[in-house]
Amino acid sequence: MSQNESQMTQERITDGDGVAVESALVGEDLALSYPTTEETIVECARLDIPENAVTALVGPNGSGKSTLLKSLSNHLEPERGTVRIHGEELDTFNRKELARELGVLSQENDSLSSITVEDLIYHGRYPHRGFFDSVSEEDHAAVERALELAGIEELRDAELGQLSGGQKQLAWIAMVLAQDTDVLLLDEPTTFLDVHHQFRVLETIRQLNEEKGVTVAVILHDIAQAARFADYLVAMHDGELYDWGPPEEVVTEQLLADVFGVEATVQHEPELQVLPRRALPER
Ligand SMILES: Nc1ncnc2c1ncn2[C@@H]1O[C@H](COP(=O)(O)OP(=O)(O)OP(=O)(O)O)[C@@H](O)[C@H]1O
Repeated sequence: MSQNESQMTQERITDGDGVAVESALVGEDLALSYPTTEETIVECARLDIPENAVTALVGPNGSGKSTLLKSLSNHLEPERGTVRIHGEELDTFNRKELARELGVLSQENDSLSSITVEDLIYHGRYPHRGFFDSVSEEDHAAVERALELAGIEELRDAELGQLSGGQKQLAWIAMVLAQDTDVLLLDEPTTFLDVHHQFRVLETIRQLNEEKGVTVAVILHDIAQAARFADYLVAMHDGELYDWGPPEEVVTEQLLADVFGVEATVQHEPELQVLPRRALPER
């Protein structure tokens, strides 16, 4: 296994260039499994999601990316180990407190169908409201901004059940954006989206990061896209963290062969590019 030589201490890590980076989220000594199965699916000694940066989780199907993200968002209680956000263990937060810290886009968000897009996005404001509070000016402004960022103003009155897969995805993304948190955990936000909307969502994520310092951990399927887009990559393989660090260090021809099973060329000039050529035989 090729582990990055990064030094990891309490809530701070040192990346490959020796630059100290604060971590917004830290997973330590994690073993993750689902209640329905005995098997440990992910084991990870240490995972850092650096503050004010965009980290992409990459890896083949079934490598454990979503499972790891679920543990970071408290949707899956670790069999062993801890997750901390800004130094505090996740299980010291109640649901509403955590929702003020963390916005989460999961893959399992298909249960609502008769709710309108606008009502769904207003739902994203619940962590900021008391039980008896009515909608505030701030709620209204956050919802309008989220509709605009996701580019779905014209869909505000549509019912979720009548939307295409991509339109639904944008509505859920808008809900998470309206939540207005400092940390976003996004499980495949570009799934179902055409290339225009993929770019738009990624540009919005980058804009939130640059303008508001939002910390993002995002699962992306396209390694070439992730390599260009993210500040850091977490590469998962068979339930383990294969490597972590800036894309220029993590993305190698060896990683593409070992982790993704493809023969590919990696170019560093004029910008990092991954050019896959063929699938390698199964090992
Ligand atoms: N709810 C669940 N109950 C039991 N096993 C699960 C559950 N969800 C996922 N798994 C198993 O955990 C393993 C890792 O799945 P996970 O969804 O974390 O992978 P992934 O890297 O996100 O994959 P993909 O890219 O296909 O979404 C798989 O073997 C999968 O079958």
